[in-house]
Amino acid sequence: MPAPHWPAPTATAPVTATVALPGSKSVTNRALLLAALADGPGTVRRALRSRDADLMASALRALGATLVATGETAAGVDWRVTPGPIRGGASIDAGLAGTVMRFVPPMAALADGPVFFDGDPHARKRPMGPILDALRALGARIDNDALPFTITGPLTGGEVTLDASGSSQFVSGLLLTAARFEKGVTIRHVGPPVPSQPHIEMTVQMLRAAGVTVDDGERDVWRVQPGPIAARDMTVEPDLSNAAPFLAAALVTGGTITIPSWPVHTTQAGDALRGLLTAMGATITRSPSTTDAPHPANRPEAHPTGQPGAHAHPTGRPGGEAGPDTTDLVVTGSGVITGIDADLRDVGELTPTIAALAALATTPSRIRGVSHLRGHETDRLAALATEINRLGGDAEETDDGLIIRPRPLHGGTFHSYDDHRMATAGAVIGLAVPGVAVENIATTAKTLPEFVQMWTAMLDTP
Ligand SMILES: O=C(O)C1=C[C@@H](OP(=O)(O)O)[C@@H](O)[C@H](O)C1
Ligand SMILES: C=C(OP(=O)(O)O)C(=O)O
Repeated sequence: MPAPHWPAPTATAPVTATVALPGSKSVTNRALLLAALADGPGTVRRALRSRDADLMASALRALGATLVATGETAAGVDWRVTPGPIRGGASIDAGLAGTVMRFVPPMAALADGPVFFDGDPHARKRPMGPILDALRALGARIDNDALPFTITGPLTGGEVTLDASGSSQFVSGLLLTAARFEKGVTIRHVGPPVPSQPHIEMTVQMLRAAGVTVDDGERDVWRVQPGPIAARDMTVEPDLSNAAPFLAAALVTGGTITIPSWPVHTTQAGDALRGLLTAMGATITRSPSTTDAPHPANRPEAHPTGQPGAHAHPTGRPGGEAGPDTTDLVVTGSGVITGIDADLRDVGELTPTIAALAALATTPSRIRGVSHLRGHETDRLAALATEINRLGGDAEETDDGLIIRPRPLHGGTFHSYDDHRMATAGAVIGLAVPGVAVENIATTAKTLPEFVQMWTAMLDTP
């Protein structure tokens, strides 16, 4: 029986709270995969525990890696990862995780036998063609153009051309394993612009931190030299994209939200919230990190390099990985939200929160550059327009985004479409609109299983 809809709490006063966020999904799933491909045992600290991260851990185990949790706190889990020979015969569940369905197949193509992939019903609709064609061009055999499929190596690598306008994950997926291909890889993108450039930058920086030679000097071309991927000891940054609904609460209620341990330098898309929320009327300041328990990366023992095969990054701080330079991010709203005209191509995963704020704004908004969101957890452009309009709003889909005009909203059901960020967008609207019930709030477990507790605690903070 489906769980009852979640009555989204309405704020009765400005919220003032400190919200500590668990680790980044994007960093966690890259770090685990790189650790499983490395030249020795390594450690991933403060990794996210969520459905997507658990699916990645299970996939890597199925392919022969050993993952042992050596410690777990509210901030995340510390994984000791020991690579093994890459095993065929595995069956991988990608769930609805883009990072599993696009990042793991290139590794599976190095296995000693066929590997089967499937996922949630909607996962079968998410675009896979360009990365599967690329893997074919590099030597693998694959029996379908979307999930479910079986991939059979060997794969030698080499040069490949693909259209990555549908998802940056096609490029990141190939890059992450490429150093283990006999010939490395040269990827050339041809087509409309590749979205989510910061996520590709995150991939490149994490590879370089593991000693891999990556040349991204030519636009839309990436070259990875074959060679070892160094085992490391690294710490995952907090998930800045998951900060979005909490920071939005400051704008909606005219309150103040503080996020501890916000990295000063990062490749996470969520860092763009600083500019976007300022444009929508927030005041943002940074103050020395005082509110958080000391972050492991801030302690001297954070980067032990004593184990054989373990390497610390020379600066200890490649983008995406927690380092010593963090501050508290303090966001204060005035209670009045200004509409925005923004190209979100590089930070598409922030769209549901920005659209929720736009639906509560006093002036119109236009969101551009995000046609690729039709291939996300759901068609997010259609879903956002439908759900905002269901509550009485005025949202219109365009070819590449949304136009949202001010109109008073009323209560009703806000459907999540099994999309974690739709569910949290419903929660944001519910802060201002009494009677909003979010269908399937549990889908937030994709990247933030503690969402409801954290939201309630935020509202309960005196
Ligand atoms: O590489 C990653 O970790 C991600 C890349 C982006 O994908 P798209 O380029 O498909 O939008 C982003 O939206 C997704 O949430 C995570
Ligand atoms: C698009 C997203 O996820 P995925 O990694 O499944 O593509 C997202 O988290 O917004």
